[in-house]
Amino acid sequence: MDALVAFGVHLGGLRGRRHGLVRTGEVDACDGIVGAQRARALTCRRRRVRVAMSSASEDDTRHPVSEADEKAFRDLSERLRRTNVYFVGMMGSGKSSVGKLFAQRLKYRFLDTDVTIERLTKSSITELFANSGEAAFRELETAVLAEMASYTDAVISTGGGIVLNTKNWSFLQTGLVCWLDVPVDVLVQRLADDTTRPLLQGQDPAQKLSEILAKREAMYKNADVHVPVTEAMSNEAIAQEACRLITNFVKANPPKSAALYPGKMGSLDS
Ligand SMILES: Nc1ncnc2c1ncn2[C@@H]1O[C@H](COP(=O)(O)OP(=O)(O)O)[C@@H](O)[C@H]1O
Ligand SMILES: O=C(O)C1=C[C@@H](OP(=O)(O)O)[C@@H](O)[C@H](O)C1
Repeated sequence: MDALVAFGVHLGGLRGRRHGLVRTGEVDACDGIVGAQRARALTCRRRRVRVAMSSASEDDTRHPVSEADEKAFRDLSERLRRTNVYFVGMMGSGKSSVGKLFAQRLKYRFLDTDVTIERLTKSSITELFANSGEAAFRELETAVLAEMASYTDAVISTGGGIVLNTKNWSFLQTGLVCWLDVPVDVLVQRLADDTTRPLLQGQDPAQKLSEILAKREAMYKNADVHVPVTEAMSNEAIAQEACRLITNFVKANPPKSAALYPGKMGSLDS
């Protein structure tokens, strides 16, 4: 069975309406039923996303941290006032590796859209692209991001293509968006033996990555914070630099306290 259908992405009234199954004359009679079914399906889908998100945030690796770093992250955490941090950038830019470390230092939970999608659908991104197509993957990516945006105190690593859909920005902009900007030649080195990024398979990776970046760069530039990454930088150094630049941004643009909106957290769990 199609992984996305199994997951229930197309459940409820959405597909029926799109394909005209609920016609105008029938709306009065059955809109309440369709609406209730759709609401139940969406609630069910949200629960499943949350379950996948909680397993995606497991990470037992502990990295040593200097006193100065600890202080810098504590300061940032206070300034962020529970606002989420989203990492965006090209495939291989280090969103997952750096994001995990950054979350640990900040004492935030770590969430990863790709990992959550894989857990939800019980299939790899490669299988999803092959069996359901990129459009279906993007639909699911948006649903997962929407759920993540309803959390606070989270560092969220996104898939490289998340910036493509304008709707995704309405979720990204609820937090602080940080672009890990890595030169294409470094991405090529990092992804030389990678088989998990379907958009790169069977292509000249350097050419493909350049084409993708040309299409997305303007979107990445919409990020609040731009972190230029060089080949020599370790993940620790990138996390430190991101912390410094995000702190500067937050000093100039203090966020409202997420704690003012307690309803944002855990509404489905309670
Ligand atoms: N600072 C770094 N230096 C060298 N290799 C890195 C660095 N950050 C990430 N990598 C490697 O690049 C690959 C992609 O990293 P990943 O964190 O999965 O990127 P993304 O989530 O942006 O796709 C992985 O093999 C990872 O080990
Ligand atoms: O750039 C993209 O369109 C994609 C990037 C991937 O995530 P990473 O950026 O983590 O590799 C993954 O979401 C999918 O293969 C599509």
